[in-house]
Amino acid sequence: MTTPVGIVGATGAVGQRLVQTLAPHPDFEIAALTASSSSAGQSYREAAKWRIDSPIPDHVAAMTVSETDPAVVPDDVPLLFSSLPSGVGERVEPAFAEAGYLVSSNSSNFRTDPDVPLTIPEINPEHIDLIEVQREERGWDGAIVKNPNCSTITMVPPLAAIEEAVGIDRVDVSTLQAVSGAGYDGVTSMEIIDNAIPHIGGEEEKMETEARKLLGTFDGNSVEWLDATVAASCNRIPTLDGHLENVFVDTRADTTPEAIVEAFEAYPTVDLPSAPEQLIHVFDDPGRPQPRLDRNTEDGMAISVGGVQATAEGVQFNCLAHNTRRGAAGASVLNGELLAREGYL
Ligand SMILES: NC(=O)C1=CN([C@@H]2O[C@H](COP(=O)(O)OP(=O)(O)OC[C@H]3O[C@@H](n4cnc5c(N)ncnc54)[C@H](OP(=O)(O)O)[C@@H]3O)[C@@H](O)[C@H]2O)C=CC1
Ligand SMILES: N[C@@H](CC(=O)OP(=O)(O)O)C(=O)O
Repeated sequence: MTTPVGIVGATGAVGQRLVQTLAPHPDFEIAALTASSSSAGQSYREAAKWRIDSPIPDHVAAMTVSETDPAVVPDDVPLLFSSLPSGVGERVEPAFAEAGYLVSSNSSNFRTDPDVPLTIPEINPEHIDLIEVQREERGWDGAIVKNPNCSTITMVPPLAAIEEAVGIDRVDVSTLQAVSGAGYDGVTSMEIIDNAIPHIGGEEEKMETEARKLLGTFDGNSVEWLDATVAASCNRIPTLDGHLENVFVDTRADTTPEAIVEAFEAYPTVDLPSAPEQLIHVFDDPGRPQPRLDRNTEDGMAISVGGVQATAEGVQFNCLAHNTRRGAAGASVLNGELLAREGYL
């Protein structure tokens, strides 16, 4: 028995990854696709400028894209995966939650709101119960659950392992982010070929806040954010997929690179269909991970780590994840699986 699900913003870069991820899913079945008014009424094949290197699943290609409006999404589709521009999500997602739908969303709106669960199922699954607080405060039958920004999700699993082992005082991170992170119309070829852009609007603040919420403690009513400083510097480079990050962590207790590698490798995964078997893969080769070689590790759902070294105040390492799989579509599907496991569907 599968659960019918919808994809809201189905024609975009993340929406296409959602289609690719959900079409073969063992527990979910794609039953609704929405996009903007300019796509509504067309078949998905006509509306989506498909750019993924595997064909559109036949049954999805033939489906009709509808308006992004709770009035036209069938009531018997309880779970929606949202990949809308954040300004649109801010307006539309509450309307879906109010109408009774569970919305597992990629978009950045509401991520740091106190009553909105921001979850990575391997890291902070217990935060999902913020749904109860959200429902009480907003009077919704449905709910909104968020996955983090793609750069944040890349560094948080190794940070969670370090926090558990020796505690974190300060994090400094510098990113090298792929062009797919900006969406299909985000960066032109004239801007990015033979170039690097040392600014991604809003990204640094997202990494600095979302990481602390994800690593925070939930007491049943609210999340107390991790008491640590996070400073980020974000850069766009001409890779297609896969965000690479250089991370420096000042730890609370003394440690060694060997102890940190052990903590990375021992960090548990979670028993959900889209979860990787090993969450953090550690390379000995100091030249890895690399975007082209390593972004698809475990179907793009693992975090790859390398270059673990001692610093004066703790440890430094490099980490990499597939930004539209682990960092977006896969992350929200994993949150959908968590909602199902925790009885919210
Ligand atoms: N790309 C990435 O790596 C990541 C992206 N995200 C977030 O996910 C969201 C989607 O990103 P991405 O897929 O790259 O964006 P795209 O611009 O590629 O796609 C946007 C989608 O939203 C639809 N849409 C646009 N405007 C409206 C509207 N007014 N009403 C209804 N639907 C609308 C588009 O439909 P149409 O085709 O008809 O215009 C399209 O389906 C964003 O919030 C982004 O920040 C999160 C993590 C990573
Ligand atoms: N800004 C990210 C992708 C993204 O859309 O992030 P967010 O979901 O936080 O808006 C990037 O450019 O790579």
